[in-house]
Amino acid sequence: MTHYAHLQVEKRGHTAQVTIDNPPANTWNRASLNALKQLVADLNADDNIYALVITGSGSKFFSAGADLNLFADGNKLVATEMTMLFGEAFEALAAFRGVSIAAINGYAMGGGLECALACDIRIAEVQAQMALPEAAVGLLPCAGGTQQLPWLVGEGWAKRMILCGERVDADTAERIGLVEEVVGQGQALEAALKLAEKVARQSPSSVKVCKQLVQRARIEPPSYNLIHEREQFIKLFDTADQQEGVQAFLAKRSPQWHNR
Ligand SMILES: C/C=C/C(=O)SCCNC(=O)CCNC(=O)[C@H](O)C(C)(C)COP(=O)(O)OP(=O)(O)OC[C@H]1O[C@@H](n2cnc3c(N)ncnc32)[C@H](O)[C@@H]1OP(=O)(O)O
Repeated sequence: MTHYAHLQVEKRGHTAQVTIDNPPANTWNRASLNALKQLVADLNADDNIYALVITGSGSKFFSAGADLNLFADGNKLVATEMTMLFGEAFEALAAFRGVSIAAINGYAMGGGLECALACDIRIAEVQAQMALPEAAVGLLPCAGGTQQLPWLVGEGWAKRMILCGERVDADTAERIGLVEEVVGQGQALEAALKLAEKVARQSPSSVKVCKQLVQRARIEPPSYNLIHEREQFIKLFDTADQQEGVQAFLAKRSPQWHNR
Protein backbone atom coordinates (compact mmCIF):
# COMPACT_ATOMS: atom_id res chain seq x y z
CA MET A 1 0.00 0.00 0.00
CA THR A 2 1.13 3.60 -0.64
CA HIS A 3 3.07 5.27 2.18
CA TYR A 4 1.42 8.40 3.56
CA ALA A 5 3.79 10.50 5.70
CA HIS A 6 2.67 10.70 9.34
CA LEU A 7 -0.63 9.00 8.52
CA GLN A 8 -1.47 5.40 9.29
CA VAL A 9 -4.14 4.10 6.97
CA GLU A 10 -6.11 0.92 7.44
CA LYS A 11 -9.04 -0.13 5.29
CA ARG A 12 -11.77 -1.93 7.22
CA GLY A 13 -14.63 -3.02 4.99
CA HIS A 14 -16.01 0.15 3.42
CA THR A 15 -14.19 2.46 5.86
CA ALA A 16 -10.71 3.97 5.72
CA GLN A 17 -9.34 4.42 9.23
CA VAL A 18 -6.77 7.21 9.23
CA THR A 19 -4.53 7.95 12.23
CA ILE A 20 -2.50 11.15 12.44
CA ASP A 21 0.80 9.85 13.74
CA ASN A 22 3.38 12.53 14.36
CA PRO A 23 4.47 12.41 18.00
CA PRO A 24 4.46 14.03 20.41
CA ALA A 25 1.47 16.23 19.43
CA ASN A 26 0.39 14.92 15.98
CA THR A 27 1.22 18.29 14.44
CA TRP A 28 0.85 19.00 10.72
CA ASN A 29 3.80 19.72 8.46
CA ARG A 30 4.44 19.81 4.69
CA ALA A 31 4.77 16.06 4.38
CA SER A 32 1.64 15.15 6.33
CA LEU A 33 -0.52 17.77 4.58
CA ASN A 34 0.64 16.56 1.18
CA ALA A 35 0.01 13.00 2.31
CA LEU A 36 -3.55 13.80 3.44
CA LYS A 37 -4.34 15.42 0.09
CA GLN A 38 -2.98 12.41 -1.78
CA LEU A 39 -4.78 9.98 0.51
CA VAL A 40 -8.17 11.62 -0.05
CA ALA A 41 -7.58 11.52 -3.82
CA ASP A 42 -6.74 7.81 -3.56
CA LEU A 43 -9.80 7.08 -1.41
CA ASN A 44 -12.05 8.97 -3.85
CA ALA A 45 -10.77 6.62 -6.55
CA ASP A 46 -11.48 3.50 -4.48
CA ASP A 47 -15.08 2.49 -5.21
CA ASN A 48 -15.13 0.20 -2.19
CA ILE A 49 -14.58 3.02 0.33
CA TYR A 50 -17.67 4.87 1.56
CA ALA A 51 -16.41 6.49 4.77
CA LEU A 52 -13.24 7.91 6.31
CA VAL A 53 -12.59 8.05 10.04
CA ILE A 54 -9.71 10.23 11.23
CA THR A 55 -8.22 10.18 14.72
CA GLY A 56 -4.92 10.91 16.48
CA SER A 57 -2.34 8.40 17.66
CA GLY A 58 -1.84 8.10 21.40
CA SER A 59 -4.33 9.15 24.03
CA LYS A 60 -3.52 12.84 24.53
CA PHE A 61 -3.64 14.57 21.14
CA PHE A 62 -5.99 14.42 18.16
CA SER A 63 -3.70 17.09 16.72
CA ALA A 64 -2.12 20.26 18.16
CA GLY A 65 -2.28 21.94 14.73
CA ALA A 66 0.59 23.28 12.67
CA ASP A 67 4.09 22.49 13.81
CA LEU A 68 4.95 25.88 15.32
CA ASN A 69 8.66 25.31 14.66
CA LEU A 70 7.87 26.13 11.02
CA PHE A 71 6.81 29.67 11.92
CA ALA A 72 9.63 30.49 14.33
CA ASP A 73 11.71 32.72 12.04
CA GLY A 74 8.99 34.85 10.45
CA ASN A 75 9.55 33.43 6.95
CA LYS A 76 6.76 34.64 4.66
CA LEU A 77 7.55 32.07 1.98
CA VAL A 78 6.98 29.32 4.52
CA ALA A 79 3.76 31.03 5.64
CA THR A 80 2.55 31.13 2.03
CA GLU A 81 3.48 27.53 1.39
CA MET A 82 1.90 26.25 4.60
CA THR A 83 -1.38 28.09 4.20
CA MET A 84 -1.66 26.73 0.65
CA LEU A 85 -0.90 23.20 1.82
CA PHE A 86 -3.41 23.42 4.67
CA GLY A 87 -6.04 24.79 2.31
CA GLU A 88 -5.47 22.09 -0.32
CA ALA A 89 -5.45 19.24 2.19
CA PHE A 90 -8.49 20.27 4.21
CA GLU A 91 -10.50 21.35 1.16
CA ALA A 92 -9.78 17.93 -0.32
CA LEU A 93 -10.96 16.36 2.93
CA ALA A 94 -14.14 18.46 2.93
CA ALA A 95 -14.82 17.39 -0.66
CA PHE A 96 -14.22 13.69 0.04
CA ARG A 97 -16.82 11.69 -1.93
CA GLY A 98 -17.96 9.68 1.12
CA VAL A 99 -18.63 10.58 4.73
CA SER A 100 -15.76 11.80 6.93
CA ILE A 101 -15.88 11.44 10.71
CA ALA A 102 -13.39 12.99 13.13
CA ALA A 103 -12.84 10.84 16.22
CA ILE A 104 -11.42 13.52 18.54
CA ASN A 105 -9.41 11.56 21.08
CA GLY A 106 -7.71 14.47 22.86
CA TYR A 107 -6.51 18.00 22.18
CA ALA A 108 -7.73 19.37 18.85
CA MET A 109 -6.01 22.73 18.57
CA GLY A 110 -5.62 25.17 15.70
CA GLY A 111 -5.06 23.24 12.47
CA GLY A 112 -6.00 20.10 14.41
CA LEU A 113 -9.48 21.45 15.08
CA GLU A 114 -9.64 22.80 11.53
CA CYS A 115 -9.03 19.25 10.29
CA ALA A 116 -12.01 18.08 12.36
CA LEU A 117 -14.05 21.03 11.04
CA ALA A 118 -13.36 19.84 7.48
CA CYS A 119 -15.03 16.53 8.34
CA ASP A 120 -18.75 15.90 8.05
CA ILE A 121 -19.21 14.66 11.63
CA ARG A 122 -17.28 15.08 14.89
CA ILE A 123 -17.28 12.71 17.87
CA ALA A 124 -15.25 13.77 20.92
CA GLU A 125 -14.00 11.87 23.92
CA VAL A 126 -15.04 13.34 27.25
CA GLN A 127 -11.51 14.57 28.09
CA ALA A 128 -10.95 16.25 24.69
CA GLN A 129 -10.23 19.97 24.54
CA MET A 130 -10.79 22.10 21.47
CA ALA A 131 -9.50 25.56 20.58
CA LEU A 132 -8.39 27.86 17.80
CA PRO A 133 -5.55 29.45 19.81
CA GLU A 134 -3.63 30.95 16.89
CA ALA A 135 -4.05 34.56 18.03
CA ALA A 136 -2.24 33.66 21.26
CA VAL A 137 0.90 33.05 19.20
CA GLY A 138 0.43 35.96 16.78
CA LEU A 139 -1.14 33.86 14.01
CA LEU A 140 -4.66 33.29 12.76
CA PRO A 141 -6.61 30.16 11.79
CA CYS A 142 -5.79 29.92 8.10
CA ALA A 143 -7.06 26.42 7.36
CA GLY A 144 -10.75 27.25 7.23
CA GLY A 145 -11.36 27.96 10.93
CA THR A 146 -12.68 31.51 10.63
CA GLN A 147 -15.23 30.33 8.05
CA GLN A 148 -16.19 26.85 9.27
CA LEU A 149 -16.45 27.47 13.01
CA PRO A 150 -19.13 30.22 12.95
CA TRP A 151 -21.20 28.07 10.60
CA LEU A 152 -21.31 25.30 13.21
CA VAL A 153 -21.43 27.17 16.51
CA GLY A 154 -22.66 30.65 15.55
CA GLU A 155 -20.68 33.87 15.50
CA GLY A 156 -20.72 34.43 19.27
CA TRP A 157 -19.00 31.22 20.26
CA ALA A 158 -16.72 31.40 17.22
CA LYS A 159 -15.57 34.84 18.35
CA ARG A 160 -15.07 33.64 21.93
CA MET A 161 -12.83 30.87 20.62
CA ILE A 162 -10.97 32.79 17.90
CA LEU A 163 -10.72 36.27 19.44
CA CYS A 164 -10.54 35.39 23.15
CA GLY A 165 -8.64 32.11 22.82
CA GLU A 166 -11.33 30.20 24.75
CA ARG A 167 -10.76 26.49 24.91
CA VAL A 168 -13.91 24.34 25.08
CA ASP A 169 -14.26 20.95 26.72
CA ALA A 170 -16.19 18.13 25.07
CA ASP A 171 -19.48 18.77 26.88
CA THR A 172 -19.43 22.46 25.96
CA ALA A 173 -18.48 21.51 22.40
CA GLU A 174 -21.55 19.28 22.20
CA ARG A 175 -23.83 21.95 23.69
CA ILE A 176 -22.73 24.58 21.16
CA GLY A 177 -22.85 22.23 18.17
CA LEU A 178 -19.12 21.86 17.60
CA VAL A 179 -19.36 18.09 18.05
CA GLU A 180 -22.43 15.92 17.67
CA GLU A 181 -21.56 13.26 20.25
CA VAL A 182 -19.42 12.86 23.37
CA VAL A 183 -18.17 9.41 24.35
CA GLY A 184 -15.98 8.05 27.13
CA GLN A 185 -12.19 8.17 27.14
CA GLY A 186 -10.74 5.83 24.52
CA GLN A 187 -14.10 5.30 22.77
CA ALA A 188 -14.18 7.86 19.95
CA LEU A 189 -12.67 5.60 17.31
CA GLU A 190 -15.08 2.76 18.05
CA ALA A 191 -18.07 5.15 17.99
CA ALA A 192 -16.88 6.63 14.70
CA LEU A 193 -16.39 3.21 13.13
CA LYS A 194 -19.91 2.22 14.20
CA LEU A 195 -21.32 5.31 12.54
CA ALA A 196 -19.27 4.50 9.43
CA GLU A 197 -20.98 1.11 9.35
CA LYS A 198 -24.31 2.93 9.18
CA VAL A 199 -22.96 4.94 6.25
CA ALA A 200 -22.19 1.67 4.46
CA ARG A 201 -25.87 0.75 4.65
CA GLN A 202 -26.81 3.85 2.63
CA SER A 203 -26.50 4.05 -1.13
CA PRO A 204 -23.06 5.59 -1.82
CA SER A 205 -24.52 7.26 -4.90
CA SER A 206 -27.17 8.96 -2.74
CA VAL A 207 -24.70 9.88 0.01
CA LYS A 208 -22.30 11.53 -2.42
CA VAL A 209 -24.98 13.79 -3.90
CA CYS A 210 -26.71 14.48 -0.57
CA LYS A 211 -23.41 15.65 0.93
CA GLN A 212 -22.86 18.03 -1.96
CA LEU A 213 -26.42 19.37 -1.60
CA VAL A 214 -26.00 19.98 2.14
CA GLN A 215 -22.64 21.70 1.58
CA ARG A 216 -24.14 23.90 -1.15
CA ALA A 217 -26.67 25.19 1.36
CA ARG A 218 -23.85 27.30 2.81
CA ILE A 219 -23.11 29.12 -0.42
CA GLU A 220 -26.18 29.08 -2.66
CA PRO A 221 -29.64 30.41 -1.79
CA PRO A 222 -32.43 27.85 -1.10
CA SER A 223 -34.39 29.16 -4.10
CA TYR A 224 -31.62 27.85 -6.35
CA ASN A 225 -30.76 24.75 -4.32
CA LEU A 226 -34.33 23.48 -4.16
CA ILE A 227 -34.35 23.29 -7.95
CA HIS A 228 -30.96 21.63 -7.90
CA GLU A 229 -32.20 19.12 -5.30
CA ARG A 230 -35.02 18.05 -7.63
CA GLU A 231 -32.62 17.76 -10.58
CA GLN A 232 -30.27 15.58 -8.55
CA PHE A 233 -33.16 13.38 -7.44
CA ILE A 234 -34.05 12.71 -11.07
CA LYS A 235 -30.37 12.11 -11.96
CA LEU A 236 -30.14 9.40 -9.31
CA PHE A 237 -32.41 7.33 -11.54
CA ASP A 238 -29.43 6.90 -13.89
CA THR A 239 -27.61 4.96 -11.14
CA ALA A 240 -27.62 1.23 -10.52
CA ASP A 241 -27.79 2.01 -6.79
CA GLN A 242 -31.21 3.63 -7.17
CA GLN A 243 -32.60 0.52 -8.85
CA GLU A 244 -30.93 -1.76 -6.33
CA GLY A 245 -32.14 0.20 -3.30
CA VAL A 246 -35.81 0.23 -4.20
CA GLN A 247 -35.84 -3.32 -5.59
CA ALA A 248 -34.08 -4.68 -2.48
CA PHE A 249 -36.63 -2.99 -0.24
CA LEU A 250 -39.57 -4.39 -2.19
CA ALA A 251 -37.97 -7.87 -2.26
CA LYS A 252 -37.33 -7.61 1.52
CA ARG A 253 -33.57 -8.20 1.14
CA SER A 254 -30.43 -6.17 1.92
CA PRO A 255 -29.20 -3.98 -0.94
CA GLN A 256 -25.85 -4.72 -2.62
CA TRP A 257 -24.50 -1.30 -3.56
CA HIS A 258 -22.54 -0.72 -6.78
CA ASN A 259 -21.32 2.84 -6.06
CA ARG A 260 -22.51 3.93 -9.47
C1 LIG B 1 -3.22 26.88 10.03
C2 LIG B 1 -2.90 26.32 11.35
C3 LIG B 1 -2.23 27.05 12.31
C4 LIG B 1 -1.94 26.40 13.60
O1 LIG B 1 -2.39 25.30 13.85
S1 LIG B 1 -0.96 27.24 14.69
C5 LIG B 1 -0.79 26.12 16.07
C6 LIG B 1 -2.03 26.13 16.92
N1 LIG B 1 -1.87 25.21 18.02
C7 LIG B 1 -1.43 25.59 19.23
O2 LIG B 1 -1.14 26.76 19.46
C8 LIG B 1 -1.35 24.52 20.28
C9 LIG B 1 0.04 24.51 20.89
N2 LIG B 1 0.09 23.51 21.94
C10 LIG B 1 -0.37 23.74 23.19
O3 LIG B 1 -0.88 24.78 23.52
C11 LIG B 1 -0.14 22.65 24.20
O4 LIG B 1 0.71 21.68 23.65
C12 LIG B 1 -1.45 21.93 24.65
C13 LIG B 1 -2.31 22.91 25.47
C14 LIG B 1 -2.24 21.41 23.47
C15 LIG B 1 -1.05 20.74 25.58
O5 LIG B 1 -0.23 21.22 26.61
P1 LIG B 1 0.66 20.21 27.47
O6 LIG B 1 -0.17 19.13 28.03
O7 LIG B 1 1.44 21.06 28.46
O8 LIG B 1 1.66 19.54 26.44
P2 LIG B 1 2.97 20.19 25.81
O9 LIG B 1 4.12 19.89 26.71
O10 LIG B 1 2.75 21.61 25.46
O11 LIG B 1 3.09 19.38 24.41
C16 LIG B 1 3.79 18.16 24.30
C17 LIG B 1 4.92 18.37 23.29
O12 LIG B 1 4.31 18.71 22.03
C18 LIG B 1 4.88 19.94 21.57
N3 LIG B 1 3.85 20.69 20.84
C19 LIG B 1 2.56 20.85 21.19
N4 LIG B 1 1.92 21.58 20.27
C20 LIG B 1 2.83 21.88 19.32
C21 LIG B 1 2.78 22.62 18.10
N5 LIG B 1 1.61 23.14 17.64
N6 LIG B 1 3.89 22.74 17.38
C22 LIG B 1 5.04 22.18 17.79
N7 LIG B 1 5.17 21.47 18.94
C23 LIG B 1 4.06 21.33 19.68
C24 LIG B 1 5.31 20.66 22.83
O13 LIG B 1 6.28 21.63 22.53
C25 LIG B 1 5.85 19.52 23.66
O14 LIG B 1 7.11 19.18 23.14
P3 LIG B 1 8.31 18.76 24.14
O15 LIG B 1 7.83 17.51 24.82
O16 LIG B 1 9.49 18.55 23.27
O17 LIG B 1 8.48 19.88 25.12
